[in-house]
Amino acid sequence: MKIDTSQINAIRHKDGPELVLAGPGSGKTLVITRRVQHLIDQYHIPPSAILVITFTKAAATEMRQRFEKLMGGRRVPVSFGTFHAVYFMILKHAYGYTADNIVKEEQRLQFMKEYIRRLRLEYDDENEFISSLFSEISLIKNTSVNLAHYYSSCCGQDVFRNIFEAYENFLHQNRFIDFDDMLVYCKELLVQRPDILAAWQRKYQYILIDEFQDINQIQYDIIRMLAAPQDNLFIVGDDDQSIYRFRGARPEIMLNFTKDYPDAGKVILDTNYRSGAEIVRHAGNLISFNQKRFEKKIAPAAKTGIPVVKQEFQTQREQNLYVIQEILRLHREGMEYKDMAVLFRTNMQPRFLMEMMLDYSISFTAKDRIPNIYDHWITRDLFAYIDIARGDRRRSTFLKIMNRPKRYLSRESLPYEEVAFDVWEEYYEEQGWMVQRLEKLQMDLKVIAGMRPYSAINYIRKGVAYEDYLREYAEVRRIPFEDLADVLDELQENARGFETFDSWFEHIKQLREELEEQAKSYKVAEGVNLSTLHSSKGLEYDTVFLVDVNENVMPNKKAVLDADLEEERRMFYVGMTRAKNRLYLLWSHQIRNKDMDPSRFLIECESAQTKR
Ligand SMILES: Nc1ncnc2c1ncn2[C@@H]1O[C@H](COP(=O)(O)OP(=O)(O)OP(=O)(O)O)[C@@H](O)[C@H]1O
Repeated sequence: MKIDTSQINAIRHKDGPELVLAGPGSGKTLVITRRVQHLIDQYHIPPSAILVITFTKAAATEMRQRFEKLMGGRRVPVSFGTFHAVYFMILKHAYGYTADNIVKEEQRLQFMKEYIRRLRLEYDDENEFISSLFSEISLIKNTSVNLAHYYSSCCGQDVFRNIFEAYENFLHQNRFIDFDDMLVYCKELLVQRPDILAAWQRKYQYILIDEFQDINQIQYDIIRMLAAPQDNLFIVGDDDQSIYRFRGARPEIMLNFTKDYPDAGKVILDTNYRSGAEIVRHAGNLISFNQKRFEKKIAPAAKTGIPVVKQEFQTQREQNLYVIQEILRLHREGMEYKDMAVLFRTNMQPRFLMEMMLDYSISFTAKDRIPNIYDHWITRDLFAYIDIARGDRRRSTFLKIMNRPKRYLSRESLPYEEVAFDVWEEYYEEQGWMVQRLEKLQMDLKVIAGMRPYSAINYIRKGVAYEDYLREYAEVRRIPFEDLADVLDELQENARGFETFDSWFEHIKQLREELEEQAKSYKVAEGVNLSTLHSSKGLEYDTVFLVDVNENVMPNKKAVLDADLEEERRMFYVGMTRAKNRLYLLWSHQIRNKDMDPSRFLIECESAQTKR
């Protein structure tokens, strides 16, 4: 491998702040590991004075391994760690914390579950609610937002404040800290104790940081303190790959680095050694549409490359079938499944393709937790209707749906564990209109029993008016009705191919077993990678399929502000640049019966934006 001039310049940097702007596949890991080697071998810096920070544990391990290989297996005491690991170490020395002081995920979850149950709040999916609460709590701690002025998107302001304070109490009482506290406490400590700060400044005289574009304000504040007064701060990152804004990442920090450090040197690594020429060209065109970025032109190391495949389909099913055929073809030609990836914008999207891949016996690895649609509360409601239509008479099943839509039926009207319609009607014999409602329900159930799954769902939506219930539900909670309708659409689409309920339920059972098996099996790492754009960061594959490249999906419909749209574009850019040789950009005219437009990104990657 011939190290290029920019890489050499970065590797040879000695003192003072330095910004290395690195494009995708441009050898960031190579530069960091070689610079550490250079500091030790050429500039005679003691290895223990060098600190390398990465964003994930996996990245730290990989970095250390690559470095040790470079040093010929020689173990040298350079420190490699994540921000959290380093900051926790500082706290450990100051306060005598041990690993037991770090609150475990199960402990947090259990506390939160019990606490919100006590508050008797209304939510449908407890896990989802808790996960939104935790991400908002984390955002507040990381950005030092004033709780009094914070508006939660998952519950009312007072309720949120109450939960936040209760969670903090729970931590304090148990002498626990969570991941966000590590940062907050570390900053407080270093501000209040100049002696401790000075000791750490003496210890780590050279600091290198990878993936700097994803740093948040508090992480940066601490690093600045630690690096002072020499400011031997070597930061490597790609502002175009910053995709964690929702977690508090601030790419502006990287963009403003040379303002904070006017003496900082700057190197741009602008050769992409990973991807073919056509992929690099398309990705470069796309990202040129972002306004807030360092201007840089990334060139491919390869002179040629396979053309990017851009294809449209009538329906999402046709698109997925095409992906499956291509995967099978490439596999027949000798490519391993693990060298291919299908990338999605959200973790809901892979479900449909996953089911189809099971039918074609293609093994796959899902990188993210993919919620099972058959566990969704709306699905459970629909299945309750179907179960009753098929003879289920349990009171608990009736209770689920009897007022969805509203029928004003009371729980007292069902005193027995088993439900009989004639007994039920007797309860209401004085109220003729209620009897009529029960008769209508009974008739609906008969109709459903005689239908195929696809039509049955349609009938429950429209004929039974379950959709009216969802509309009202959405209105009360001020959430978009479309998000709920999406679940119905997806379910209905899944039911399409099945003649009978038995065959559909059998398929669902198999799917569940298969997914559990997949989760356990060691072989999963050998399957086609199904991943969100977020989780694909830092990885590379021979072949990448970007599917559902439609407006409202990529970019996501929730991206309204310019800043959101730029983040969506960066996500797409990260996805495209994971591909070494083959890149497919696919979209369909219809997704779950809804007419869809192609994504603007398809046009943008055709030619670069001419600068105004
Ligand atoms: N000078 C070079 N000549 C040939 N190959 C190189 C050179 N520099 C780096 N590479 C190779 O290019 C590939 C990409 O490098 P690396 O994984 O470090 O990229 P990266 O900058 O971390 O990418 P990303 O930000 O997209 O995740 C690696 O396989 C690496 O060995």
